[in-house]
Amino acid sequence: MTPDFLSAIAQQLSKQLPFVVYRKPKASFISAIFQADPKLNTIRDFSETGFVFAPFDADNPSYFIKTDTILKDPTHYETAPIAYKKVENIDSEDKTSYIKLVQKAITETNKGTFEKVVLSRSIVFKCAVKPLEILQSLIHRYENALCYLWYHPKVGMWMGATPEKLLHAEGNRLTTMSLAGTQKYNGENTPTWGEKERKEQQLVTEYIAAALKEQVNNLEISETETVRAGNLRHLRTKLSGTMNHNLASVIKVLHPTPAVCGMPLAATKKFVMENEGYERKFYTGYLGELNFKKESDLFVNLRCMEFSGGFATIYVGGGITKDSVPQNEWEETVAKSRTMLDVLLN
Ligand SMILES: C=C(O[C@H]1C=CC=C(C(=O)O)[C@@H]1O)C(=O)O
Repeated sequence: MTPDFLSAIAQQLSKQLPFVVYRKPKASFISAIFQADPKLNTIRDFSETGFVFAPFDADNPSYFIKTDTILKDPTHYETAPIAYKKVENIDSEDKTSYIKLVQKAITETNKGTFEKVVLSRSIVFKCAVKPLEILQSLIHRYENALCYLWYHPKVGMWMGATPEKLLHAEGNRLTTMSLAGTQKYNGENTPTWGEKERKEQQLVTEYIAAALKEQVNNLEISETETVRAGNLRHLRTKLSGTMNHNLASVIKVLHPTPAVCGMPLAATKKFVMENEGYERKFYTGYLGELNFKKESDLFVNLRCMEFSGGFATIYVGGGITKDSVPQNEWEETVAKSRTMLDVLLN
């Protein structure tokens, strides 16, 4: 980021005014959106223009930052990433309680309460690094992700590098994706996927296809492919079509999908909220550009963290089915936490 761009953001932050800085996947520029006043704007019907920030729980308000000033800065991939010290937080208490939670979910899947549920946990670290420095490292490291830093004085500060798109809408053309199934990236060109991962991703695809049935014409479903997200790989299927309803109606059926909540929705949302033992807030919500010249580009808020009072809270989760092995599910969340941890200084 150029010095002028950085100092404009630093100034906005010092005035405690809302802003977002982000780089879309593979984009050659970084955008910054500044709101001129400290107002907390709530989405009413998705006809608003701004950068939306929505929570996991769709019953809670979604916010947007008004586009009073938009700045663009070329992405300098040559920017040196910050030197980092690996942070170890393999807390055995976290592990015991997460494994218990996964076992409880497997029991429910065996009883038929639900087919798949996405469970998660949060990890808290002391963090003295400046958020803008971390963002530069994220941008440098995760070319395929939406990398962002979001701030509102009345809500807080969040950062992430997410590989998952909620939707792209241009005019009435809609594209979305089913992203699920995880394995560590080890440099092999042809990964092999287990039955559990294939099934859990297929379930997300089927759910989205059924949800969009009433919303779009000419639904097209792509072949399923493996995509890389930093140190991980996922299975991805793209879905597209022509919207015959408005954006609000499409978002309503697409958030949350079983990539972040479960199937069926009501039972799994209840299970998540009653059993995870913490509030997800904006993790597994969504964020992005809403109605920028008839175009909306929204992403699911994964591989993210929240900054508060010198601490960073990282949020990670994974899909649980009857074929889940608790120890593997724990390890998957550890692997997912590396996306953020690898850029965090001690
Ligand atoms: C819930 C998360 O990931 C989702 C997206 C891709 C793969 C996932 C999985 O394999 O479980 C999750 O559905 C997370 O990163 O916290």
